[in-house]
Amino acid sequence: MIKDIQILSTEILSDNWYTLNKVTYQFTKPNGSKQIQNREAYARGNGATILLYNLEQKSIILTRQFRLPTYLNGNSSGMLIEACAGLLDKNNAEDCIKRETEEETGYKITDVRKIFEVYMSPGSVTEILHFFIAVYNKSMKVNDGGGLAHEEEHIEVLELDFEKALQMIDSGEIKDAKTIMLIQYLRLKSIL
Ligand SMILES: Nc1nc2c(ncn2[C@@H]2O[C@H](COP(=O)(O)OP(=O)(O)O[C@H]3O[C@H](CO)[C@@H](O)[C@H](O)[C@@H]3O)[C@@H](O)[C@H]2O)c(=O)[nH]1
Ligand SMILES: [Mg+2]
Repeated sequence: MIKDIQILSTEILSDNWYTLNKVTYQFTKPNGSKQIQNREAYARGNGATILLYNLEQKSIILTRQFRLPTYLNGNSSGMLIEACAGLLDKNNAEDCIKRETEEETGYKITDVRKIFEVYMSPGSVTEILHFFIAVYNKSMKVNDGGGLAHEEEHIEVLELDFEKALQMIDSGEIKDAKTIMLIQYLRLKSIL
């Protein structure tokens, strides 16, 4: 195991929307000698994601939106089916995900359960993502969702049969890591 990590310098390569840093650091190798390395790390804050599920209907709520990076890498429509998710602001993750859920899906939820925190791309992105699940039902629907107009979000809300969603992982129609983890969590814990 390497130890004694010391950051020597941080160079900002881009800070247009989020920040891409080139970080130079020194550490001690297992044999006791020192080494200097540099790596790029994209800092875009932390995030939260949530899977809404309905026990009676055995259904879940997902979203579909255009994701440019996927369009640039093999997803010909660029449209991606995902669990609701958003970047954290200064509020805590729980408050953020409740607000994000209302904005993106139109459901106003009160009780959420945190299940884990995950580094989604540890070799290149600093972000840690907070994972939640919550029950939804029709009475919680307060608007159409779709995201914020002023942020130019165009988000479709999907209500899917849970078994169908599981099949969509096998068929490749669902290809987003956080979404697959959340769907599998519900099955693994026998929640749905
Ligand atoms: N102008 C501009 N807008 C941007 C840029 N990058 C992102 N945005 C906008 O910033 C908003 C961010 O929306 P959120 O709902 O808060 O975040 P998200 O993009 O859904 O991200 C969530 O999912 C990601 C993917 O799993 C997660 O990485 C992230 O933590 C979060 O949970 C969106 O309107 C998005 O278009 C950019 O480079 N330029
Ligand atoms: Mg979002």
